[in-house]
Amino acid sequence: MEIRIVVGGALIHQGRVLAARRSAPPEVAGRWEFPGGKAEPGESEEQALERELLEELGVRAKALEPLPGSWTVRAGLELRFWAAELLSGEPQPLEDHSELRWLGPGELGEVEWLEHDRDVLPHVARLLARG
Ligand SMILES: Nc1nc2c([nH]c(=O)n2[C@H]2C[C@H](O)[C@@H](COP(=O)(O)OP(=O)(O)OP(=O)(O)O)O2)c(=O)[nH]1
Repeated sequence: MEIRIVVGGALIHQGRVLAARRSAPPEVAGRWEFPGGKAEPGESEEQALERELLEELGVRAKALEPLPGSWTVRAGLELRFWAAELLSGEPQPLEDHSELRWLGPGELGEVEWLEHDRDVLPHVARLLARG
């Protein structure tokens, strides 16, 4: 089976990371995630993330480094996370999200993350601590 990659972006700006609350589908609506989406055939993970952040949030961002780990969302769909930095724009919930929140290092536990996203939080905390 062909494996598709989903990339979630830990978008960091001024010492905080962006969390996005999903509006659909029903199984995940209301839970928080790192915005992103599926890579199209031929796209790198970095390109996919930068495109998705523009589509979903209306911002230009740069993928910086992959975070450790990989999660199977369902058969044939593999989730990875990248750190990213905001280059320009103010994130808006244009597609897929009902709410956005910038979280500081002590606030990562304040939202109800999707299960896999919770696993990557220690790495995100490390990035925020590094500054
Ligand atoms: N984008 C994103 N998806 C996540 C995260 N954590 C997590 O379990 N997922 C799951 C939810 C979805 O089942 C799947 C990604 O689908 P998606 O809906 O974001 O991808 P997409 O925008 O390209 O979707 P589509 O319209 O092509 O279906 O991965 C996360 O942090 N970010």
